[in-house]
Amino acid sequence: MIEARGLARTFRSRGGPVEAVRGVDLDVAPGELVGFLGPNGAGKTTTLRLLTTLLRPTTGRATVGGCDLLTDPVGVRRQIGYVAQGGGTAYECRVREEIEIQGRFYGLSKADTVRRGAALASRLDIAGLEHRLVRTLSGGQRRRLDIALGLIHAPALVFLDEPTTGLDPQSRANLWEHIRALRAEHGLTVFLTTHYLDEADALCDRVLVIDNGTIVATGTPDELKSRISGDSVSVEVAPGTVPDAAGIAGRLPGAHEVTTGENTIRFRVPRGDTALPELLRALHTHGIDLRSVQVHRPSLNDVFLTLTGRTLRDAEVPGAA
Ligand SMILES: Nc1ncnc2c1ncn2[C@@H]1O[C@H](COP(=O)(O)OP(=O)(O)OP(=O)(O)O)[C@@H](O)[C@H]1O
Repeated sequence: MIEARGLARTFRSRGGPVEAVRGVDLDVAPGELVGFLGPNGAGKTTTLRLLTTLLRPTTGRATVGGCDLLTDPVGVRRQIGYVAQGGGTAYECRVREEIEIQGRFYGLSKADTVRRGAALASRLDIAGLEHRLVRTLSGGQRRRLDIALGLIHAPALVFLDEPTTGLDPQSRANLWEHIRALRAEHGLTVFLTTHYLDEADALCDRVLVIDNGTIVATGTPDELKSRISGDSVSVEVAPGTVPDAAGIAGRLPGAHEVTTGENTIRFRVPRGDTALPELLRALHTHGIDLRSVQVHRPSLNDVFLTLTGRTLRDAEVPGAA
């Protein structure tokens, strides 16, 4: 659905050129829900604006929905929906008017706009709000209206730029449900940017991590987490049994970094959830009394830290110590 090679964009500014995007390669398959994760200023919005034909790349090429970005930008626009950061609705407009304007903008007939608008409003839980002024909607309702507007022409692919920024946790979780349902029901391909780790983790099939205009990692959230360091397992056993238990832990497939304390053994394995049953069986067979066990799967923040030497939070505050 998206194939980009060497996509780059440099801006001229008073302080000199800014290389916002530096040679991005990416592939998105039809029906995928892909998250573009990175700190503020990483190049997420610029990449999105390149892929939606709102900006011309300085170098590189891409096809979106089979249409070339440079030679067939109109073809690209026909295939896509774009929901910008903060949306594009006018506060003093009524919801119905916004839907009508958007439908007209995409060349839909009035009847098609009404039919499609009603179906999307119902799907996105904003039915019955058609007569309301946009400014009277809650933050979550407004974001859902933004998404309905982005989908009015039934695109195969939708770009969502930070769809849940500014929403409270409950509204964010609710929006994730809607995005998942839209993908499940319509086979929609979704490409979204986020700097929320939990969002990428909970929502996306695959995550592309971008930093300083370059993609530094791609994979499913689980793949990224296990590729970096594996899960850490901490086991508490009866005093005196630590050496035997440490030996057993060290023989588990892929076990490494085994360390011991007075009653504890810590180690890493590629997958804690699959290593655990084998560990429990072996400890039982050797008559070792297990007191507690904890598995910690690294977060996407650990992944970002390993890849860049900074946490996402540090990266978001330029000059932070
Ligand atoms: N029109 C412009 N002129 C000059 N520099 C720009 C312009 N647009 C973006 N930049 C710079 O390019 C870099 C990437 O910006 P971009 O908006 O793509 O980042 P982002 O990852 O989307 O950040 P955020 O999460 O804050 O939206 C930043 O350093 C930004 O200041």
